[in-house]
Amino acid sequence: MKKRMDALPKNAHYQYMFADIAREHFQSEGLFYIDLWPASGMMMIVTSPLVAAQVAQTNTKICYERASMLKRFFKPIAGGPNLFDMTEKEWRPWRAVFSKGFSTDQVTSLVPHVLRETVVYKERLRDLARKEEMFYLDLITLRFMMDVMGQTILNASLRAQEGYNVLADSMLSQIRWHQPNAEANPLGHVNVVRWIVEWWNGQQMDRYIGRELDSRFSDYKSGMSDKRQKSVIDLVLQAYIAQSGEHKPERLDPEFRAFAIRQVRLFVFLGHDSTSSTICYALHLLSQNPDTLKRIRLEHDQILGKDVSKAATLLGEQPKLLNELPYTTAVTKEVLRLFPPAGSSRQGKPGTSIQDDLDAVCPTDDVMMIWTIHVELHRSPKYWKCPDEFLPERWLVEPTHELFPVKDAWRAFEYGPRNCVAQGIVMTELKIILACLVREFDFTPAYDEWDRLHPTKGSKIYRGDRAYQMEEAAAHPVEHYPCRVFLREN
Ligand code: HEM
Repeated sequence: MKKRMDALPKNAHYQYMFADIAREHFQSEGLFYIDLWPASGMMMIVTSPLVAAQVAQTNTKICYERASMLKRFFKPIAGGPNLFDMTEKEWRPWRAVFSKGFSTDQVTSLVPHVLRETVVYKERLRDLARKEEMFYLDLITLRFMMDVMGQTILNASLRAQEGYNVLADSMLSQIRWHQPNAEANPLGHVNVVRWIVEWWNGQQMDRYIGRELDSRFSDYKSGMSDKRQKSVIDLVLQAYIAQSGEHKPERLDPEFRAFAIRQVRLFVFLGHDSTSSTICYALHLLSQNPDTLKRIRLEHDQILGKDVSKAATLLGEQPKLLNELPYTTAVTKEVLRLFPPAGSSRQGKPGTSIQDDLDAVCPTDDVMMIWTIHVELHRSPKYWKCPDEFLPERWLVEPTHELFPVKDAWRAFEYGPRNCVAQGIVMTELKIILACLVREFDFTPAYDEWDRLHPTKGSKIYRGDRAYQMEEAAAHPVEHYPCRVFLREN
């Protein structure tokens, strides 16, 4: 394993190691076992749509529960048990509660807010274009997404794009300090400085969210809060009040308060991290594919009019126009195919097996984590024509076309009961951001410049791209995507 890790470029995400093993040795089977003892235990690596569908959708003994070793990954982020790592019984009622925050109506109601934050983001990009500086796109985009998510989660703006915000900055710091492959390597926890930083950030986040919860709870008690609000913090409080029946609670039960804080912390993390990475990859892939860039710009001209400065206002007035951007949708799906920011994991169960692509029965009894590696599944030549090429057209062709995707091979948000609860809002946000950005700016990666400033030995390309993924909680473009931005003349 060490030899394989060493063969990867510096900082490359460790999932590539499993992807390479699958590609070289287990393409026909679509899964393999690997024993990571003594670091952790037996893993089952899945890279086939048929196997992934059993794991996440059809095998009801497996599909409801994530690997329990994920708790180690999420502890510093959420502070303890949360919607993501809950067992099936605990998870069911809370999934139903939080799903309301991501309904189609709720997503539509959030569009004006996403647009407002996008305007601030664009102003920041204009400023960087004027300064002609190299900058890290992922770092400013993470702050942008924090602000976008503020409304969805806390029903408030964090204003992280404008400066320091305790919650946003503590979470960002927590992620920077997050131990890579924390779920699989308990020994990495032996780092005293990390412990202290994680503890401090945790305290800061808990205090901030706790204050918000207390103040919203008093609003609910005094009847000042609108019970139709559907941000995560509103939903958790409404569920608490509803479950207490006739006797409305005078104060928040401390145990429930701690539970609610953990759910908000989880959503703050999930809400900003993967989407930021996807925005960076969208702008990167468009910068490398001029014909696609031309075509997406043409679609925006046709649907939103040629006056770029009016796009945000128009979308605010007519959010339904977002449904008339099929090419933009195809671009976002193709970005998520090539650079999925997350994977999917489940816990093996005694007496439960799944079948591989050669019909062999594969027991999951001793499997600590069944891990579907989207990055390999999405690029396997077994399922995709021209797997490493950025071809949004594949999402628009007829089923008889050679580019037409194989069923279930694209799983960026996963399928099944524990799929991504927020995929509707994510797709809407991505379309808004592309519609507001791509006609105004040109981006160019600045890895050459970065490499001159930070010389290191060894390979710097993975599967044809310098902007390969690194692990920083979700998968992000390595070095946070050093780049330059230019204002386009319209
Ligand atoms: C590009 C953006 C995103 C991608 C690609 C993505 C992908 C995923 C994936 C692959 C899973 C695991 C599904 C499984 O194991 O079956 C997941 C779960 C989840 N995601 Fe997302 N996600 C994104 C953004 C978000 C956002 C913005 C939020 C919240 C605001 C969110 C909230 C969640 C939650 C709560 C779960 C756990 C659902 C459950 O266990 O019931 N995600 N996501």
